[in-house]
Amino acid sequence: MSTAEGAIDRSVDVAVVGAGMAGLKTALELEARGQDVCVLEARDRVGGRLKPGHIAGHRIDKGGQWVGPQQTLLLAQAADVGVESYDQFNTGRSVLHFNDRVKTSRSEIPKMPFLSLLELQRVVSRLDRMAFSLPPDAPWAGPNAKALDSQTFETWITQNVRTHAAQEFLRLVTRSVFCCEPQHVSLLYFLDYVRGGEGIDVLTGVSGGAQEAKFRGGAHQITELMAAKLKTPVMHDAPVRAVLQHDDGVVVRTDRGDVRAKRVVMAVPPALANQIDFANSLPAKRVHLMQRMPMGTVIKVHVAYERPFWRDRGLSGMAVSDSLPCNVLFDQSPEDLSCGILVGFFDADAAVDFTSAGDNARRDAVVEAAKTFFGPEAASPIDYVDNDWLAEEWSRGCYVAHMAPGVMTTFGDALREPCGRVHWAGTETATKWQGYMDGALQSGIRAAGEVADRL
Ligand SMILES: Cc1cc2nc3c(=O)[nH]c(=O)nc-3n(C[C@H](O)[C@H](O)[C@H](O)COP(=O)(O)OP(=O)(O)OC[C@H]3O[C@@H](n4cnc5c(N)ncnc54)[C@H](O)[C@@H]3O)c2cc1C
Repeated sequence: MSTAEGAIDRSVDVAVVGAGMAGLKTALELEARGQDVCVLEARDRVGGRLKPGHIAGHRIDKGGQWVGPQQTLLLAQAADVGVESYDQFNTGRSVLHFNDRVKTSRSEIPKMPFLSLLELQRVVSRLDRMAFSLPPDAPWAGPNAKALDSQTFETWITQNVRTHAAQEFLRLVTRSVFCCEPQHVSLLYFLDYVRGGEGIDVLTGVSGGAQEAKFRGGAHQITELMAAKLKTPVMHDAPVRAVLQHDDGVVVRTDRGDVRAKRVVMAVPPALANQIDFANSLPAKRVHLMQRMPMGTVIKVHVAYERPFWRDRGLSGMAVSDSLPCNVLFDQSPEDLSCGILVGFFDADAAVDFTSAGDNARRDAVVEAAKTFFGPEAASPIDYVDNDWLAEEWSRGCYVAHMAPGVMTTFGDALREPCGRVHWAGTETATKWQGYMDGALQSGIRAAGEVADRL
């Protein structure tokens, strides 16, 4: 029987909701401990925020793709299922489109006025120091937590950064790392994310940073191969609608039937968990936390050309803009260079503007950005593909949830706290590399251990 057909009527030790990297890791860890597990997935595929796609006959990742050398859980998981990583192409000059002018730079930090560059380096060191002083497991409990959580990152930028270029660069960092505007995110949440990602340079960097490498054949394969290792196949097309807790177990109600379990792990983003009926069994604090963790907004785009023509001009293909709606591009060309591919994003408010603009408007805006960065040769792509994560029913945005001021200090301690027989996983619950695949794996390992201790 296909795992996407037939009624579900099962009794297991643990039900896992969500077959993203976090849910699959939870299930594998529990199976390794001898538990009977059932993974319930709303989509007709595994992977969640990891998704396969094609452009010009080449496989691509429409969701998460990069891995940095610090992300040791992810590197180990990929090695375990036999998926190799290889370096992101990063040879040549990067492009900065700033104040309507295009400049190129040898370093990954874009060329900007000398005073701005000096200030940016000073401000980045200061933000890193503030981030690394936070308690990793409980940022809401640090000595300055309330003060840090009572302002947005935008407020901090305007009060602490003087030069226009440094201000704009920090806004760009927020958009490309959180997929939200700096006025949407609490300073404390921003700092905790920077701590989890080992500093701003690591988070935003290619060589030595979070974008250093990608996976041959795509990151989505890792989840497909993890799912294939499960003793019990994932139940697809089984959106969970309700979780009912009883004295001796839980009933997890899906569109295809019920699973009875001793415990359930919710490996879904908080905003998606908030759509599930818990029959009033969750503490009010948990419910209010889920109401206050919106997803970021992003549309990932790929555009293909006959050749990676930018390389001929000594350009790496990496480009950023302070004003174009598609504000970041990277070289995504296949290793055999049989064509040239650029990957990029509409993120934060630009993604909101373009979610209803239609495919053609998005394509035109991406080609316009590529022309601005790399010249007229970019006007004639051979293929274009995008993925609007705002419109995905079972993600409702990406890459990750964020918190506005006040949320972390008032509700943050409910993030990982089990609620009776209900446990929480998912990258948002990680204490390191939250928002990333590595964080999803960490959360799965933690949740499995937590459940195993209580069975
Ligand atoms: C465009 C984009 C680029 C990214 N880039 C990177 C990157 O380069 N590097 C990196 O490390 N990370 C990146 N990420 C983030 C990374 O993909 C995520 O952190 C990670 O995949 C999250 O895994 P997860 O298991 O926590 O959540 P998810 O992948 O969201 O898994 C949750 C699962 O639960 C399912 N679900 C939801 N509701 C229900 C329900 N009611 N019933 C049943 N199932 C349900 C969903 O369908 C989904 O499969 C990116 C993400 C996106 C979208």
